[in-house]
Amino acid sequence: MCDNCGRNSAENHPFSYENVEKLTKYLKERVSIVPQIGIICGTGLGVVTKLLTDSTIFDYKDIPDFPVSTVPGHHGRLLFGRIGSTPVVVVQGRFYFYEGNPLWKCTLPVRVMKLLGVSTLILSNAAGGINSSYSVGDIMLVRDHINFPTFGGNNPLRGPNDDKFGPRFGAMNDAYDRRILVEAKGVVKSLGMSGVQEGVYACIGGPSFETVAELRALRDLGADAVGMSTVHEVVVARHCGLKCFAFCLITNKCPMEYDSKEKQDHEEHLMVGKQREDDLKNFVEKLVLRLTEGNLA
Ligand SMILES: O=P(O)(O)O[C@@H]1C[C@H](O)[C@@H](CO)O1
Ligand code: HPA
Repeated sequence: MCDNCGRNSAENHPFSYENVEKLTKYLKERVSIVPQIGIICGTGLGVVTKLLTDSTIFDYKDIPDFPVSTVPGHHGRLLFGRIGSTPVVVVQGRFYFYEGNPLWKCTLPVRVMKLLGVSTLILSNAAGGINSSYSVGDIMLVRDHINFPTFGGNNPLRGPNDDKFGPRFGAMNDAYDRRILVEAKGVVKSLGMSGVQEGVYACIGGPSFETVAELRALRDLGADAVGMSTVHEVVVARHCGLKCFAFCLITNKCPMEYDSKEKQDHEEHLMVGKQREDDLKNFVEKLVLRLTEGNLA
């Protein structure tokens, strides 16, 4: 039984294929672009929207049955447009578990993107640097993740499975597309970008940041960066067959010592995003171009 709504089957469930299809139909009737690549903007990383030409913008509040964003710095918009000649859809405004949303709701935009025609998802987030060699402003290409909410049973696929989206049990050892990661490294090189890392992202539930003991535990378990999003979106995206690529902007160094001067602060995270805006914009633009040219999207 689904503990979100008490239903025993996927039928009529708020995340049923038919309900997501209905929501998608509303969008399809209002926009002619069929997006190939979906982009989810992390905190302070909305700069990608500036790349769009030929755009149509929907406020979440105007889309029937769509949740609304409550986190400062998140606009709550779905944007359709083109980057170069590639049709894309951009999610500007995430839904978080810590806002009180069930995980199926946090990940609803992923299923909407799937039914809109998207085949590849680019995800971004603001994250704290755990790896001692990372600096504020670094970009970490995600090789893999540790999904802590799922360790405790909080998986977005919990509840009745809708086979139309994907199978009950799914592999996650190939969560992040290797070929896209290689391509992304090529883009970094061609743009001469500095401060770029590759590592493991750990997701915690939030909204409180981590204690020193928690951070040390995360480090010892192999995490290079920590945040509060992305992994549930990747789980749902892989379930419905989307290829995934993710990157983090390291907005702060995590306080690994009790006398550490580092502090985690949402407003500061937004500011770091602003400082690295140009690089991030160029990186995403070039990556989208390469994925399209190389038939990788
Ligand atoms: O959407 P992301 O993962 O970028 O958001 C992070 C986690 C919290 O929502 C917020 C903390 O500043 O940024
Ligand atoms: N911890 C968790 N989430 C975050 C952090 C952090 O240090 N920085 C940005 N998002």
